[in-house]
Amino acid sequence: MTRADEPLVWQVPAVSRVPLAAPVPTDAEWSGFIRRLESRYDVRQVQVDNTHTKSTRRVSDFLDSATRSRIAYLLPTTPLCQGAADADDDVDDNSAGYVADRAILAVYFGPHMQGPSGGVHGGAVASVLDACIGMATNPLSQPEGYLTAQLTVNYRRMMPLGSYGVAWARVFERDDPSRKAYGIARLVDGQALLASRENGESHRLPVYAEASALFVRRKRAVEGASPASLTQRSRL
Ligand SMILES: CCCCCCCCCCCCCCCC(=O)SCCNC(=O)CCNC(=O)[C@H](O)C(C)(C)COP(=O)(O)OP(=O)(O)OC[C@H]1O[C@@H](n2cnc3c(N)ncnc32)[C@H](O)[C@@H]1OP(=O)(O)O
Repeated sequence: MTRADEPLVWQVPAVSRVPLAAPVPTDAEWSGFIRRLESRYDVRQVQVDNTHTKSTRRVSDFLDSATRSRIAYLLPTTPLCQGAADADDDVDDNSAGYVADRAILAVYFGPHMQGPSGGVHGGAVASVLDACIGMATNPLSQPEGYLTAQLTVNYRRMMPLGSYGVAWARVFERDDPSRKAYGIARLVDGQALLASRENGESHRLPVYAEASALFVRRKRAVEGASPASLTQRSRL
């Protein structure tokens, strides 16, 4: 066997194997966290109905499985309704008339998202920030809607495994003729966020990561792609 044929064995130091000391929150703990977010902020969790795709897979199957379903998309309670764009010339109606220019994504970073020892993988953080801006630009996940064209992530602090994260995103500019939307997102510690809100403290929360993104709306929808539909629209 030549040296080039030898298998490359990477000895991972035992210390980098984080025990499952950060168990995934129970259903009750997780929904309690989401309900607290909903009651402190003017947002409601979005439920996804994929029945028309005849699939049991969820829209964000990748993040859903990575987080063991401890992920929730929340949108402002302001009605997401047809014609809402008429009231605000600065907001594009995204072709189908549903608008949202901000979104919140709550996620539990459990042991399955480990990157560096004890910390969350940077790719997982980037995915969360991207999905959050995506939700703000394309809340119905429409195939003719906006897609990520560029994403820049600034990692400011290592997100510890076992954290509740809250990302919020805002689309700050839409340029309809060129089909572009620019958005930003920030990731903070969810428990610290709720505590500071509930204690009425106004100090700035540490930001773990922030992203800026360019989303572009395709000229044509990809054939065969089906949009997800939001259920409980009346709640939004
Ligand atoms: C548990 C409960 C679940 C609930 C759940 C609910 C929903 C949950 C939502 C999740 C939300 C996830 C959201 C993830 C978002 C993705 O991950 S999207 C996937 C990753 N991105 C992609 O796959 C995009 C791939 N790229 C493409 O499809 C195309 O290249 C693009 C980006 C759409 C552009 O398409 P195009 O129509 O050919 O655009 P084109 O006419 O060439 O350009 C238009 C303009 O944009 C500019 N542009 C285009 N591309 C670029 C670029 N890359 N860089 C710079 N400028 C560009 C052009 O220069 C042009 O500018 P102007 O000349 O008009 O000034």
